[in-house]
Amino acid sequence: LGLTPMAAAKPLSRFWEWGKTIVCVGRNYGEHAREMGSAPPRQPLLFLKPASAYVRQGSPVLRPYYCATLHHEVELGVVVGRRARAVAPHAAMEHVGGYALCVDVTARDTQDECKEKGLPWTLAKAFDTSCPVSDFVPKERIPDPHKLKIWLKVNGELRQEGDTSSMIFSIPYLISYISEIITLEEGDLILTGTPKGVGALEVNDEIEAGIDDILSMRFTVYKHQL
Ligand SMILES: CC(=O)CC(=O)C(=O)O
Ligand SMILES: [Mg+2]
Repeated sequence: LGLTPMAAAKPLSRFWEWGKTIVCVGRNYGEHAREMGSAPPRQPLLFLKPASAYVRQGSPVLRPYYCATLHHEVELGVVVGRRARAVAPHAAMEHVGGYALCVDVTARDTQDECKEKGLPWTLAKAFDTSCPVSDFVPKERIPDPHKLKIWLKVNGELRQEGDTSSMIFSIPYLISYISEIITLEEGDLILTGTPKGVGALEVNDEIEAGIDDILSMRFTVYKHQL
């Protein structure tokens, strides 16, 4: 009868399958900005990762062939639940669907070279498997996302432990700021920056990361084979 079948509804709980934008905020913790030799930013520093950066527990994190120094950056992820275009900070939390734990895996030597040459950070930040991501946590389970401990261990050794209360720019501010520049769509993910303690990952290292006792996830590092 000429009826087109309805597109299958995509659950937000599987946002990493939607193929949407990952907006990352850099230097959002003063302690991390200082350890990188940078001043805390006056406005959020933004960069992007493509959806092909997503990797889920059970699949490896791959070190790119051009990278000798791969770093971990554990971060709270905010999953957009409703389209946001130039929203005011006071209304921004209405656009949050939930949260996830993420690692902003970074080719640090490549990033240093890009900074030196004034080049964009794409090769350092946007390669395949550069965004390990946990299960989705609905927003109802986290009444205050600015009161969370996020942590990361490598081979059982605690490397990063930070409190989201130390963010320079709050989640409502970030959503408001980003949405004036990039329209945020349902299923998009915002990485909110990493606390101090970033460090090197070697091939075969086991990464374990978590949010308080709410969730944890594990990944192994492998060399990328072309
Ligand atoms: C220097 C960085 O890589 C900034 C960044 O990603 C962060 O989380 O801070
Ligand atoms: Mg980061």
